[in-house]
Amino acid sequence: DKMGDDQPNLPLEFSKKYHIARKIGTGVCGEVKLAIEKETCKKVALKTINKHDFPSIGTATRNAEREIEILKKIDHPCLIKTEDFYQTEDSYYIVLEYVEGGELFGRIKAKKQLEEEIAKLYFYQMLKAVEYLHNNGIIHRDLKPENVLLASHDDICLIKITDFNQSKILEESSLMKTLCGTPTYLAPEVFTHAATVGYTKAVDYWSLGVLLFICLGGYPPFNTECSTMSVREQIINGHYRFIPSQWKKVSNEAKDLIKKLLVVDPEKRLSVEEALAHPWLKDDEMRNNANQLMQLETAKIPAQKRKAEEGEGEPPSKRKPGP
Ligand SMILES: NC(=O)c1ccc2nc(-c3ccc(Oc4cccc(O)c4)cc3)[nH]c2c1
Repeated sequence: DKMGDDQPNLPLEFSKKYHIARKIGTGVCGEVKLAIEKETCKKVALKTINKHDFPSIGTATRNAEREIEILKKIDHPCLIKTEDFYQTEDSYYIVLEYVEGGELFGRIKAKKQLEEEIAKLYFYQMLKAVEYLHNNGIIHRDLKPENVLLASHDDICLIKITDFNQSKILEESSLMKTLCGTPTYLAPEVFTHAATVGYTKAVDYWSLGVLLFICLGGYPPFNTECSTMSVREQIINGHYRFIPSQWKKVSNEAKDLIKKLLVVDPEKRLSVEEALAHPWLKDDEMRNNANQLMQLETAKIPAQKRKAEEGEGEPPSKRKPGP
C-alpha cells in the first residue's frame, strides 16, 4: 500500500523507517503492534503509550518515563530488549524486539496446562530474570502470563519478561535513611509502620507463585469459581485449591514450591534465591537447557547498551541496519 503512514500521527522519523503491520497485544496503558523495518524486513514490536490515557494525567507519563528508564538499563537474556524510542507531545513510542512465540498466556490456553518439565524450564528462567531485576533494584509488580513471552514456537525455548509499566525502582528512601540514624527521638510507629510501607520485592515472589500455579494447573489459584469468597478475600486469606483432576500428574515437589510462594505473610514467603534452591529446581538437565538457551541469546548481537558502554555504538536511531 502507499508509502505513507499506516497510522496517523506516528513520528515521521519512525514512519520513514518502519511499516506498521497489525496489533499484537494490548497493555494496560497503550497497545503493541507488529512493525517491519523497511530496510531489513526485520520484525519489531511497537509499544505506544498515550500520555493522556488513564490512570490519570501525569501518572501515564511518569510510568512511561520510568518504563523507558528501566528498559534502557536492563540487559539479561530473559528480559525483552529495546531497539529504539520516539516521543511526540502526546505519546511515547517504544520499539522492542519482536518475540516470535508470543505470550505464555496463549501457549497455556492452547495446551490447557504445560507439561511439568516445560513449566520447570520456563519458571527457572523467570526466576533468573526476576533475580537480575531485584539485584538491580527493580520490582516488576505485574508478572503474569501476558507479560511472559516465548522466543519461539518450540516448547524448549527462551522466555522473555516484558512490560515494565507498573515497575518500581527501589531507591534509598528517606525512611531507610531515618532508620539508619540514631533512634533516640524516633516514635514507635516509624518502626512498626516501616515494616508495611511501600512495595517490596516480595510482591514479585507472590506473582511468581501464581504464574507457576497457572502453568502447571491451567487455571488461576484465586478465581471467580469459588462460591464462598471473593477473589480479594481468597488472596487475603491465601485460600486456593489444587483441584485433583488438574493436578494428579504434577509432582509433590512442584506443589510444595507453590505452597511456599503463595504465603500471605511477605516475611515468610520464599524469596527468588530460596526458590532457586528448592528441590524441584535442582534438575541439572533442565538447568543445562536453560543455561544454553541464555548463553546463545547473550552471544547474539550485543544489546545496544553493551555497545554504548564499549563506546562503539552510534545512538540507536542513527545505526546502520544490523546484519
Ligand atoms: N506489554 C508489553 O510491554 C509488550 C511488549 C512487547 C510485546 N510483544 C508481544 C507479542 C509478540 C509476539 C506475538 O506473537 C504473536 C503470536 C500469535 C499471534 C499474534 O498475533 C502474535 C504476540 C505478542 N506482546 C508484547 C507486549
